[in-house]
Amino acid sequence: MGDKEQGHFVAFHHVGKIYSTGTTALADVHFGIGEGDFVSFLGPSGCGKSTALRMVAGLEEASSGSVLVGGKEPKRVIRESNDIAFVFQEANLLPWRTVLDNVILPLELRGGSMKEHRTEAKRVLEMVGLKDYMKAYPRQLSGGMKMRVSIARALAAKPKLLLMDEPFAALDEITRQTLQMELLDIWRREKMTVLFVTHNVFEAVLLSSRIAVMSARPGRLSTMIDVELPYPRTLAMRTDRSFGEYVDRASSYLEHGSLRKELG
Ligand SMILES: Nc1ncnc2c1ncn2[C@@H]1O[C@H](COP(=O)(O)OP(=O)(O)OP(=O)(O)O)[C@@H](O)[C@H]1O
Repeated sequence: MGDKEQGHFVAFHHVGKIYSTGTTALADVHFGIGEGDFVSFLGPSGCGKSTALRMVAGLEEASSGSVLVGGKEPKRVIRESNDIAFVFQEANLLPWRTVLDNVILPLELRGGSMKEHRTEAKRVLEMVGLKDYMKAYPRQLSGGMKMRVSIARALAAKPKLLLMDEPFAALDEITRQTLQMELLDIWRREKMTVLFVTHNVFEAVLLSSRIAVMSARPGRLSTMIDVELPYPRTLAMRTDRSFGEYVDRASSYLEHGSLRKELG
């Protein structure tokens, strides 16, 4: 399909979204994302970041234009494959199931060999550092550990596209930093495409290969910033001059919808 041929794994084609309440959440959002990118949606509260992400997950329909994943409608991708996985701000674990059984659940619902599911669930739990907590119940875990389970559950299906809606927003700073680094490690190892919603400029620059900066009322794409800092990224990079320049650039678009003259 057209957008795939142009190298766009996820394509927003002049997307508009008006909710039934009359709220215009998105207006003419048009851009493409390559396979393997780590892209953040960065923008103020209410600019439509979650709406945009939910469209890629097939949870929301565009009012105009279209969103395609691999050239197909997201709903169809979800129906036909495990290629898209979603991690929300809340871990949403089932309290009566162990950590291992929470991770297995989506695989179980799709059928197939339980033995293979168990092996895969153990692999991803090990990857997120929860090898010793497989038999624990959610109530026995900290917020950061619950989020790790949620990420493991999403990874278990080996998705090509991982959608994350402010996954670290509710965590303390130290836990957030640890999980940010772990996520980058997993992204590089599993070679997925990640779409990540945040309103934190530092988080966006630290993690992303590209940042889609959005503006509010109605939600529009202000600019797309290519973050050409090398991977693997480290927390120490935050004091580098080039890191600061990307933060300034993204902040300028966030605050003014354009680049301040002195940054040009
Ligand atoms: N189901 C819905 N029905 C009606 N309006 C909605 C719905 N979901 C979101 N909106 C509205 O659409 C706009 C965009 O919301 P959205 O949640 O996508 O923004 P956001 O950038 O993710 O915000 P935040 O960072 O605060 O989560 C807001 O004005 C919101 O009130």
